[in-house]
Amino acid sequence: MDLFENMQPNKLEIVKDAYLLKRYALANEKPLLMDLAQVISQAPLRHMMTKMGFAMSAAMTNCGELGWVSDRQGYRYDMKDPATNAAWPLMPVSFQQLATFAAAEAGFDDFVPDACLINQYQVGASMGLHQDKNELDFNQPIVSVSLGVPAVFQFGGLTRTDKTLKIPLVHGDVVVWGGQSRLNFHGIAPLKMNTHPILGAYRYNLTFRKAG
Ligand SMILES: O=C(O)CCC(=O)C(=O)O
Ligand SMILES: [Fe+2]
Repeated sequence: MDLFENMQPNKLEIVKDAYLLKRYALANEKPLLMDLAQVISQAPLRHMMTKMGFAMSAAMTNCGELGWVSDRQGYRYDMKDPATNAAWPLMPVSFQQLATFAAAEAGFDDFVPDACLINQYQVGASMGLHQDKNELDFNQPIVSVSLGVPAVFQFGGLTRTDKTLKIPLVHGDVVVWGGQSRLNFHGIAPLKMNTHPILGAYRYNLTFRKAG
């Protein structure tokens, strides 16, 4: 047995080029949660509509230069919040640093996100299997931060029907994927009822991307 095998028990390889960094966001938890509340107060969470006319089950908002939006026209990145017609809130330094450091920890150097999508899940809310492919440069990874109540992350392959790994995520966990797994299908199973001591009955997810 290799003596050094488990030197980094908090960094788990999911598949090639995809890593789970257990509790990675907790090192800077306080500023992160304060900044999250600040962003949400400037750009309130809302249930966006899909092209098909259904409201998404996660409530969403954004910060950073570009925000992910969906409406009856479809989905896209936009520099303005359609709810206020103002620019999205600036990406807080605590957010940007977390994303850059987590990406580097997973082997993706110099990641500078220009978009942070904030998803808020309540009990029963989910996100169906999808690929993140609205971004211009697939050489840039995705950094996904879980906060609040636990959830099950589904991580599949390059086709929708590939089997998915079920990965339990708790408060502070960070998933980073890029390289050969950048376009893998992924989703979130319906949220089970639970309470987090700080964030209450919700799960929040921050998805950092270099969109433009
Ligand atoms: O909530 C999550 O963990 C995943 C979110 C996601 O995949 C997305 O917003 O594209
Ligand atoms: Fe996604």
